[in-house]
Amino acid sequence: MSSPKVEVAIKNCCPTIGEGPHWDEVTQSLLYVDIVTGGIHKWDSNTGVEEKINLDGSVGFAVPCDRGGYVVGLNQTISHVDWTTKAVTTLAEVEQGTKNRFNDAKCDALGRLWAGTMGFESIPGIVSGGEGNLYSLSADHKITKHVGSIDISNGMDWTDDNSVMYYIDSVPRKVFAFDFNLQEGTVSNQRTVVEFPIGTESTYGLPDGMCIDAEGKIWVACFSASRVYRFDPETGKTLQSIEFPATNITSVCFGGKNLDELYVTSSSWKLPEDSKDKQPLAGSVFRVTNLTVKGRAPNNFKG
Ligand SMILES: O=C(O)[C@H](O)[C@@H](O)[C@H](O)[C@H](O)CO
Ligand SMILES: [Zn+2]
Repeated sequence: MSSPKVEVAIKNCCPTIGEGPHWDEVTQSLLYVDIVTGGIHKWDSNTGVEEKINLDGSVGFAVPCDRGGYVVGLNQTISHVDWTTKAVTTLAEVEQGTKNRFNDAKCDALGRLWAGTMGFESIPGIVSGGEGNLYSLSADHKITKHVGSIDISNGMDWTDDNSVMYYIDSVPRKVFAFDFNLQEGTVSNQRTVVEFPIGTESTYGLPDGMCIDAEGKIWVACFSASRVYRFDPETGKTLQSIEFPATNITSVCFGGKNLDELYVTSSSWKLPEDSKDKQPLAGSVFRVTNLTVKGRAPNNFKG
C-alpha cells in the first residue's frame, strides 16, 4: 500500500486561523475562511486562482446557499453574504452582550445549518469555559439551541444514513455522537466515541474540525499536534495518522474530481515567535493524496 502524500495546495493563504474547508463540486473550488480577518476565500483548483472578501468581524464558517451567496457565522450572528455586493444580512443572532462568537458549522442532508459558538479565546485553545452552544438554523431561518455548556464548539458530520451526528468539543478533547433525527432536526442520546487521554497532548492535541469518509470512519484535525487522524467511531481506535509541517491543524474536508483528496487547513495565529520560524508553512492549506478511501460532497444551505 502506498503511503499518503502531503503537499501544499495554497501556500500561506491564512494570516490567522484557516478554517472551514468546503469543497464545491460544481466549480471544483475550495471555500474556506480566515477567522480573525473575517476572510472568505475561494480557490479554483483548475486555475489556482484565489478570490477573497473580508467582512468586518470574525468569520467562523462560510457555506454556499442554494439561492446564491453564502451563509456565514459573523461574530454572534448567522448572516447571509452576497459575494459581489458584499451586502451582509443578519438571519439570526445569539448570545448578545457576550464576547462569544460562532465557530465551525455544516449543513445536514436537508440543507439545515448546524453551527456552534465558543467563549472568547485569548490564546489558542484557551476560552472562558462552558459558554458555547450548538444551534441549528432551518431553511426559514428559525434558530434552535440543541446543546449547551460547550467550551469550543467545533467540527461535525453525519453518517450516510443520517442516523448519527458526530460533534467535537475541543477543550475536553472529545468527539461525541448523537442519535440524529433528520426530519425533525433533533439530536439525542449524547455519548463519547473518541476521547484523547491525559498524557497525549503533544501527539493528539485538541480535536478541531472533522469529516466522515465513505466507509463511515472519521477524520479529525488535531490542533497543536501537527496531525490529522482517522478514527473508527465504533471502537474509538486510531486507524491512521498523517503529519503536517504546521503545528496548528484546524480542519479537513474531502475534495478533488473523485473526492479522494483531503484538504487540510491550518492556523498561523499567535504562534510563539520561536515556533513561527520553524513552521513557515503555517497558515497554508495542505492537500493529501494517495489515500485509500473517498469522502462525500458537502451540503449547501437551503435557506
Ligand atoms: O478554529 C477553531 O475551531 C477555533 O476558532 C480555533 O481557535 C482553534 O482551532 C481552537 O482553539 C482549537 O481547538
Ligand atoms: Zn475549528
